[in-house]
Amino acid sequence: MGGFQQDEMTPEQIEHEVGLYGPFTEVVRELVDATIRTEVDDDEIRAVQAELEDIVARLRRSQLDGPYGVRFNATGHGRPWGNSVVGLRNAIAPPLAIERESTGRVRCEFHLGAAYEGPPSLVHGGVSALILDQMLGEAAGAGGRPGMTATLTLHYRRATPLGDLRAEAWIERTEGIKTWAHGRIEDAEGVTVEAEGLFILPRWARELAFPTGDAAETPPSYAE
Ligand SMILES: CCCCC/C=C\C/C=C\C/C=C\C/C=C\CCCC(=O)SCCNC(=O)CCNC(=O)[C@H](O)C(C)(C)COP(=O)(O)OP(=O)(O)OC[C@H]1O[C@@H](n2cnc3c(N)ncnc32)[C@H](O)[C@@H]1OP(=O)(O)O
Repeated sequence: MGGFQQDEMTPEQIEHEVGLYGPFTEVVRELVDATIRTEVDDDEIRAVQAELEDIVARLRRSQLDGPYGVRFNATGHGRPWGNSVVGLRNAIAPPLAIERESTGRVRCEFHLGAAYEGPPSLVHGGVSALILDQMLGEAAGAGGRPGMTATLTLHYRRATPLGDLRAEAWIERTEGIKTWAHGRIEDAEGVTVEAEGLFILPRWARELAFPTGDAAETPPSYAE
């Protein structure tokens, strides 16, 4: 599968790019929120639109042919910077800053603003699913049992308010190439959404990890 690319980025270069693209993308997130909530007059909207069209044209002068993918340097440091949940360079991503434990437990605190609304002042159910898919997948990866989502079941216990939230996920059990992970989103009052999912190491990754066709008792190492 394409999209996983190794490159020669040094830690210093990565730090430089984090310092450059992190604040840059944050302004675009602000733009999304401001676009939803602005009440300036019609002429101002048209003037800002014209400026934004110029800005888009400037950025398009030099760009990738396709999406960012996931890049790794020689030390195995992963950069999923286009990812829609955690991507440093993706203004659609909240983004989640996930703490990972090698036991396969992951957690994060995050804020969802106006861009993630479904019912009035509440988080869109698909956004909760997006976040939990990532969290459960991260748990599987952090525990050294990465996989693609094969099934994902959501239980929406209570409406999730926009605002400050937290999420956690963990590996429930594993069996060869299959990892079952569970997780939840909480607001200040407690759990709002629970999820369980099955993550399967896909055939192409199995062939790389187990070229001799041995049983998947030793999983590939996870690098982030
Ligand atoms: C990404 C993993 C690659 C590993 C790379 C290494 C390091 C990367 C690090 C870690 C990742 C870290 C963080 C990730 C964070 C977030 C995760 C986001 C995840 C996503 O957002 S991901 C997008 C949505 N996801 C898809 O787009 C999947 C599309 N789909 C497929 O890619 C295949 O469909 C797949 C892989 C699911 C199976 O493909 P396959 O070729 O391996 O299947 P195969 O036939 O060999 O079956 C083998 C055994 O799985 C059983 N089985 C198969 N499918 C099943 C199903 N759906 N339900 C229940 N059981 C199923 C069979 O019944 C058999 O079981 P048994 O052996 O017991 O009979």
